Amino acid sequence: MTFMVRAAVEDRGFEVSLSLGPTETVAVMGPNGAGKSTLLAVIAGLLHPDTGRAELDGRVLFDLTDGRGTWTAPHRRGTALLAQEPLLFPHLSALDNVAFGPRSAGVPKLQARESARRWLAEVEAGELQRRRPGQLSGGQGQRVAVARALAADPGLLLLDEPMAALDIHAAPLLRRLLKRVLARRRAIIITHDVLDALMLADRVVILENGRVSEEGPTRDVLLRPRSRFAAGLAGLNFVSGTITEHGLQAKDLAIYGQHDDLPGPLPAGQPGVAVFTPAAVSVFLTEAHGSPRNSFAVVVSELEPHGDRVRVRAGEGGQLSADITPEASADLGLVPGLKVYFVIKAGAVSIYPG
Ligand SMILES: Nc1ncnc2c1ncn2[C@@H]1O[C@H](COP(=O)(O)OP(=O)(O)OP(=O)(O)O)[C@@H](O)[C@H]1O
Repeated sequence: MTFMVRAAVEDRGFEVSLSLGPTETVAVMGPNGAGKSTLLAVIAGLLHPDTGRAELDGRVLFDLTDGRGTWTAPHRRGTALLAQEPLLFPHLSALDNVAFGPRSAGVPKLQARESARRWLAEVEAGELQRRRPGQLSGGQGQRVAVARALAADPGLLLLDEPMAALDIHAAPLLRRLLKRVLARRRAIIITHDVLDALMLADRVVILENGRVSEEGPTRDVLLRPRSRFAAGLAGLNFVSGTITEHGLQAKDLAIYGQHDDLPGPLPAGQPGVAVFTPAAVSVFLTEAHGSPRNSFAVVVSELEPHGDRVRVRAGEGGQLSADITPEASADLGLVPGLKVYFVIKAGAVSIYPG
């Protein structure tokens, strides 16, 4: 019982392979235009790739490598797509929207409605069964849409930013619901939200420029990012370069740090990354000396509130950040354009091959 897809869409520069275990949920994350929606469209059968093959629980979804060009129609794939908007039939009640899939598959009316009632109860929307979509809030509509997707008993659920159109009060309820629903199911969820990835996904796949740039268990990717994009998601500073005996050399920046998972010395000469949290960075107006520390001369590019701290962004494109107290920021007289020193203890910098 497996799912695998391998597909290329040439004019979108898209080439991705992915497989999922029977109850695995994978979060797909990446910048705009990375290919996340393209991936779902290819799997759902809404977009014909140029080459590739996909299989779900023994059924071939498409095979463009076998000379015959096997292609299974979207509604016969055993996949169900949940989009940002519920996309319910406006003239049908919530109950009939959910019963629609089983009805189309030939289930008798009473039986289809009975199962629809069960699914609506499962998503805590039992009391909404008589309402039309126009009488539902965004969050209620999404819950009905989840019930409709589940009623088709899909082998793979495809979720395209299901929380994106909801307000901040409705999103947590749907997230909790999805957590329960996805625990025993196979699903791919596109999200821009780290919280969704942490709560819902076993694994994260980062797409950049139509390719998988990084993948792994959610916590590992967020704690030990190997791509700048994943580091940004986790709110971590990220510098790439070449591993040296004591840390990392990145252009003219020598960074001292620790290699915290491999025993023995750092594998000098290999490409690597240095990662550290903005909370570990202190800001000074003069260069600091002393115990193993990193002291980088940088120019402040931006100051922004970050919880009860001030996030100081520095360097070109604000790629390094420090979180300091508002008092410290005021005492230092920080303003964009000011030259300062970012100081980080070597012990707070993780270096690893990347
Ligand atoms: N209908 C289309 N026709 C041609 N090219 C498209 C079409 N839709 C998207 N693309 C291109 O395919 C690439 C991948 O886009 P895709 O929509 O899959 O990215 P995405 O990761 O879902 O982005 P977003 O986060 O903005 O939704 C981009 O270069 C995009 O410009």
